[in-house]
Amino acid sequence: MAMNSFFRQTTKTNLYFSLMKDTKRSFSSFSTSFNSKPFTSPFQVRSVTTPTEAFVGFNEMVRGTQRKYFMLGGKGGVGKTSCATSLAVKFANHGHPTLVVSTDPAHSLSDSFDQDLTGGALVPVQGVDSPLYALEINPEKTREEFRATSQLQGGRGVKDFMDSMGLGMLAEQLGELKLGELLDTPPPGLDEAIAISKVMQFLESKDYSSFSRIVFDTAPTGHTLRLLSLPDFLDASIGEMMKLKKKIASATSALKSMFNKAEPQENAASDKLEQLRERMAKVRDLFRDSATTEFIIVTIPTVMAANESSRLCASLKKETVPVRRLIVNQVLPPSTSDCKFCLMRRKDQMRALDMITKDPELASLKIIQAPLVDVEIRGVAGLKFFGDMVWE
Ligand SMILES: Nc1ncnc2c1ncn2[C@@H]1O[C@H](COP(=O)(O)OP(=O)(O)OP(=O)(O)O)[C@@H](O)[C@H]1O
Repeated sequence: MAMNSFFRQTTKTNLYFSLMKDTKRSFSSFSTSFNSKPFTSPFQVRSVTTPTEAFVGFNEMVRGTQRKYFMLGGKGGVGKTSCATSLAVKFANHGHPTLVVSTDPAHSLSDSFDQDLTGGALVPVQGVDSPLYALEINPEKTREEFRATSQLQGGRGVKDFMDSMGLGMLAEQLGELKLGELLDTPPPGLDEAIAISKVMQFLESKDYSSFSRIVFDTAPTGHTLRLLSLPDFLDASIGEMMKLKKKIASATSALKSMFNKAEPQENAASDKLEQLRERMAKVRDLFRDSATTEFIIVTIPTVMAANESSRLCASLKKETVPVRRLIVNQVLPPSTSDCKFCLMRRKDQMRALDMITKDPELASLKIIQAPLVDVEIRGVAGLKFFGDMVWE
């Protein structure tokens, strides 16, 4: 069995196995009390019940073959990748052809799966029941390629590159701007633009049509918010460009018609610009479609992480991105030993958990606790084990 072989591979087999058994048992009883019964700690965690609670278990996430998107995000180092990769493994093991995408410039999919998934292309993950592919979008490398191409081939290379990223129309319309120079001091949101154009390719390319679950391991909070607001920003910019173009067109059309000149290229350009605008609108709508998409916030039980999660949640709600679940990761199970450090740490965590359940932004979310385990969560077997505890 995969789980047993995972344990056999660890050097601390018995210790780990018994700890995980204890962790699982105590965690699940803790989790049950957290979600349905009053909790008796001095830092009491209230039961959290929302109208949607019955519908937000893993059964609901896995149901149906319609494509669904799950974006996991939060503060740096809280366990976003471990949660994203364990969810992807669980989907694949439940029969969903799954794609896990990292838009974090500091990728850790390869480390998490313990397989080489680098290269910016779809790479199959070994050791799962259904097809699971990973894609690490590498904005740094892409930007380098962009710079090299623009230097080698002048403006044409830039245009070709932008075309390949689905942003060719911007290059064409902004032909007067020195894009090569812009890249030396990249404008805020360029990385996100690259990530979004890849997402647009998911939607349109045949290669991606069979994936029924797409899991995003996003960059820490600030990047994520820019990623979400960029389609609106580009939509507005393109709108402005279209307006400007129309003004210029109407000013020159009388003159052109006098000389009976056709303008097929300009019309084609306008069509393409409109196409890009439509694509952006599609991405924006997709991120906000509660039938297909969900943003899951990952946090840890500390005051600092809880505050950042609250701000992230408020921003997501403001952007009308569906958010229903909050994973509180690395929760220490109740200790039966007399380890003072463990007792103090757990007390501290319970305070933060209490704060989370009372937070006006976070209180309405389904709160899922994931235990702190005593080894790094790595490899498909480890992720499967972790996923079975988190995604219930
Ligand atoms: N519940 C847990 N118990 C034990 N270790 C954990 C747990 N969750 C995550 N870790 C470990 O913490 C480290 C960071 O986890 P992970 O890479 O998933 O976080 P992240 O939020 O994606 O980080 P970054 O923001 O740097 O991308 C990893 O070594 C991972 O194995």
